Amino acid sequence: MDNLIDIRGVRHAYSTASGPLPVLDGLDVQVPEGGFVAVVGPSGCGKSTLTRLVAGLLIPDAGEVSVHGKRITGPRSNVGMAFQNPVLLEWRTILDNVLLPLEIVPTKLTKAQAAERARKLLSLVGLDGFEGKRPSELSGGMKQRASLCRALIHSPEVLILDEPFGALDAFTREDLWQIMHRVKAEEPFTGVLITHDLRESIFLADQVVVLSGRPARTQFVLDIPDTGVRTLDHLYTPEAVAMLNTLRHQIEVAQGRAPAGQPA
Ligand SMILES: Nc1ncnc2c1ncn2[C@@H]1O[C@H](COP(=O)(O)OP(=O)(O)OP(=O)(O)O)[C@@H](O)[C@H]1O
Repeated sequence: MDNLIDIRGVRHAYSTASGPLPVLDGLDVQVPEGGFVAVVGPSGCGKSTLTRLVAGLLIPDAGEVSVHGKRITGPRSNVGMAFQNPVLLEWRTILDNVLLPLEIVPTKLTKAQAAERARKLLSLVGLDGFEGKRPSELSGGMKQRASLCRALIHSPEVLILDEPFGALDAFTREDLWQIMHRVKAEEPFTGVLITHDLRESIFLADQVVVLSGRPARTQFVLDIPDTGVRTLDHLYTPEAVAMLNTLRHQIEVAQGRAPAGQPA
C-alpha cells in the first residue's frame, strides 16, 4: 500500500536563546492511506514537533516529509487538527464552531450542504440537539467531540490528533475511543495520534511508533493486528497485555530507565 504520509530521516533543532536545541534526529514514520498511527514517547521528546512537520508549520533541517508523494514546503490547509484543549469560540454556536474551517479552506459545498454535513458529523459523535448551544454549555468530553467534528468538516487528507483525550476522565476517555472507531468507520481518514496513553494507542491505532528520548528517533514500531471490531474487552486479552508490556518496556528504554532488548 502507498504511504500517504512519509517522514524519512528527519532531523530538526529549534533555535533558542541558549543555542540550537536538537529535537528530532532520525525520525521515520510512514502512514498508509486510511492508516492510523499512534506516536508515543517520553515527555518533551518531540511528538508535537512531528505534528507541526506534517501540517507544514515547520520545515525540517534535514530529511523529508511528504504527503501523497509531494514534499511539504509550507503550511497545508488540507489537514484537520484536534488538541488537548478544544479551543471552541464561545461567541459561536457549536454548529458554527464546527463550520469554522470552511471559512478558511476552499470548499465546493454550498452553505446548506456544509450545515448538513456539520449536523451529520455532530450526530455521529452523539451531539444531536446541541448544534445551537454555546461551548460553555457542553462538558469537556462533549467539547472534544465537537472539536473532532470541526477537524473533519473539510474532509481533510490528514487528521492530526495531539493528545485530544488527555484532559478527560478515564470513563469519558473510553467513550471517546469508541466514538473514534465509529467516526473512522463512517468518515475514513488517515491519521496521526499523539498520546501518552498506551492503552489508547493500541485500542485506536493500527501501528504504534515509539520515539526515543530527545533528540528523538524512531526507536520501535509495533503493528497492531487487525482483529475486526475492537471493544474495550480487547484491552484485557493476553495479546493486548503482551503488547502493553512491550510498549511499556520500550518507553522505559526511551527514558533511559531500562536497557534495550526484551522485557524480563
Ligand atoms: N518553538 C520552539 N522553540 C524552542 N523550543 C521548542 C519549541 N517548541 C518546542 N520546543 C522544545 O522542543 C522539545 C520538544 O517539544 P515537543 O512539544 O515537540 O515535545 P512533546 O514530545 O510533544 O512534549 P510533551 O510530551 O510534553 O507534550 C521540548 O523541549 C520543547 O521545550
